[in-house]
Amino acid sequence: MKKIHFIVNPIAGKGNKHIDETLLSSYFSKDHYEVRVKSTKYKGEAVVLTQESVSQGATIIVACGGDGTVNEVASVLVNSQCILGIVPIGSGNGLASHLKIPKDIEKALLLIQHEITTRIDVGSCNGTYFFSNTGFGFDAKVIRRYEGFTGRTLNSYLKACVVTFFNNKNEDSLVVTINGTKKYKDPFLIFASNSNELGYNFSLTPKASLQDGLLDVLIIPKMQKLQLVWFGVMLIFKRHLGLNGVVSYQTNKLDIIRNEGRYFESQMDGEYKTLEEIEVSIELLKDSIIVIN
Ligand SMILES: Nc1ncnc2c1ncn2[C@@H]1O[C@H](COP(=O)(O)OP(=O)(O)OP(=O)(O)O)[C@@H](O)[C@H]1O
Repeated sequence: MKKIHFIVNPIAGKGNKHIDETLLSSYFSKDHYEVRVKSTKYKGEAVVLTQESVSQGATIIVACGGDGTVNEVASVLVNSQCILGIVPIGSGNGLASHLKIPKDIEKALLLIQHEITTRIDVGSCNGTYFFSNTGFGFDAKVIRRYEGFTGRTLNSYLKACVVTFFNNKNEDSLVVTINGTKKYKDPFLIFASNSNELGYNFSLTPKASLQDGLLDVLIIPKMQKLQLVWFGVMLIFKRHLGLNGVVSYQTNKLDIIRNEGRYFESQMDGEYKTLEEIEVSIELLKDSIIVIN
């Protein structure tokens, strides 16, 4: 008997998707599967519920939500034999989109039923795992604002981008050194990505792959607002990497040292975090989690 547990975030996306035992019974029969559904009641609870499921002997744990829920569930499964499934019912669903997991719940469940697995790389930022991307600067400020809005929709995200862009004052000047050599004062964005999807079909790092053992790094130094608007336009046409001043490369390790400034504002898989450490070490852990796709 296979134990398959579903960790459902009831507020992911528009909060209107229902995944319960009745729906699941038509995909996972009682003869072959022991199915359990656990719903999260607060931010971070998916970690606790996944740890519990692992100790209960689940061999497949399915994250039902967006990138935040996937991050919480997957973080527990790194370097284990337990398989990660995803039912993308979030707003952006960047990782699921890169893995070509359908947004349609029934199609995603059929995929899990077929259980074709692959190993993917995992990012680590000072020991905290990320699966899609992490960023410092503008994207973190956007997420901070977005998390303050009520709806988790594309409209709220775009509104957060625009408002942050026009209010992007550096109250606390930040100077960073990257890999011990290159120094940036108030960089607009430092972005390290495992996946090529930011969510909503946007991509800052279109060449990124979940299986190449590499992080795709994008650095946008401090620029004039007009140059940044031009960057935004070029991003829509996927031509942003060639712009003057924009630095992009692939690596398996990135070190950022804070020379000035009180903390780093960061986002990891779309969740806002402040990092008070002076040094941030971002690494890529090759093939460290098994996922159904
Ligand atoms: N019951 C709950 N109440 C409030 N927050 C919750 C609850 N359950 C989970 N969360 C938190 O909701 C946040 C958003 O979840 P998630 O990222 O899965 O959805 P999303 O934001 O709609 O999707 P995406 O990140 O793909 O845009 C996560 O930080 C998660 O920890």
